Amino acid sequence: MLGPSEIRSLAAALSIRPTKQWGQNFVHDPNTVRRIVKDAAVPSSQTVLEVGPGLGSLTLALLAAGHPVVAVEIDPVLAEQLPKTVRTHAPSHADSLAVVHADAMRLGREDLPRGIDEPAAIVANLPYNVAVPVILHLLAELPSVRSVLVMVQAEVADRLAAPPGSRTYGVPSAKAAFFGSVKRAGSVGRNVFWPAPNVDSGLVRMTRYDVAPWSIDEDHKRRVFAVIDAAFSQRRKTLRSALAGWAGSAANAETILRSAGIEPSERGEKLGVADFVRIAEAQTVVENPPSESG
Ligand SMILES: C[S@@+](CC[C@H](N)C(=O)[O-])C[C@H]1O[C@@H](n2cnc3c(N)ncnc32)[C@H](O)[C@@H]1O
Repeated sequence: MLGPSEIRSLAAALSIRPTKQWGQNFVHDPNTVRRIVKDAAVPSSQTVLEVGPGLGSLTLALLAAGHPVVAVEIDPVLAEQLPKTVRTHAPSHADSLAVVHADAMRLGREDLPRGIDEPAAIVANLPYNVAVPVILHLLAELPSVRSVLVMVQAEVADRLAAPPGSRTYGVPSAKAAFFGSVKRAGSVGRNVFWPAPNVDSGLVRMTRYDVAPWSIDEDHKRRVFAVIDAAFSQRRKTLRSALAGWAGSAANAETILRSAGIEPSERGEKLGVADFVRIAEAQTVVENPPSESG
């Protein structure tokens, strides 16, 4: 485990000055990393994808729990150092680590290392500025990932896990629910990090649907996400107005909403993801009616 003194001396040896651009706040509290691994509850032989391993505190805990780890790190200095840190602190686990130097926002299945099972879970202390797009991107790209346990900014954790109709419900909540269930899994104070950020953190657990209730292929996802973006672009407006630009006109929006069984005077913040899926599907039918001869 890497405690405060190990984190600082490793950073000093590498001349690392944590950058905000890459959300570099390193956890220096061994209890916090142990808790993240425990809460993730991934069976020990299953591969974990860690986004942004940084100096390696969570990586070492994941390896100690018996997981093969694929670690994706954007910072070239940190990506190069990680195998050395693991060889020093946990030599018996060195063969269970594969480091990919890449931007997680662009990671695809083809970038995963050969010779290691595809990841069954994502466990990460995410870079805060890109946490939501990274999760949504990886859930779409990596079908092998069945669960996610991530630490994110507390406010983002609230938004991701918010149910329809609640104050914090919005685009991230509806898009995350497209892939599965999302729950808050606890809070973490800012003092477990070096440097300490200005905000507290929250843990979020996502569990992919066993059987997805709708297609999650790229084209369907893009159409559903376009409805979600439009519905929340003018949060205070009725869906009839908010979806007017997306549908071409308010009249078209009304036709599509009625055909999806949704009241046009309703607001987007009241709808669940299943409603947004129905609207996207109704648009396809309204705009491409089945031919009468067919
Ligand atoms: C909040 S730190 C977490 C570091 C480490 N996991 C820990 O808990 O101490 C976020 C890490 O993500 C890396 N990172 C930032 N943006 C990234 C991206 N787009 N793809 C992959 N890694 C990224 C940063 O360089 C940093 O190491």
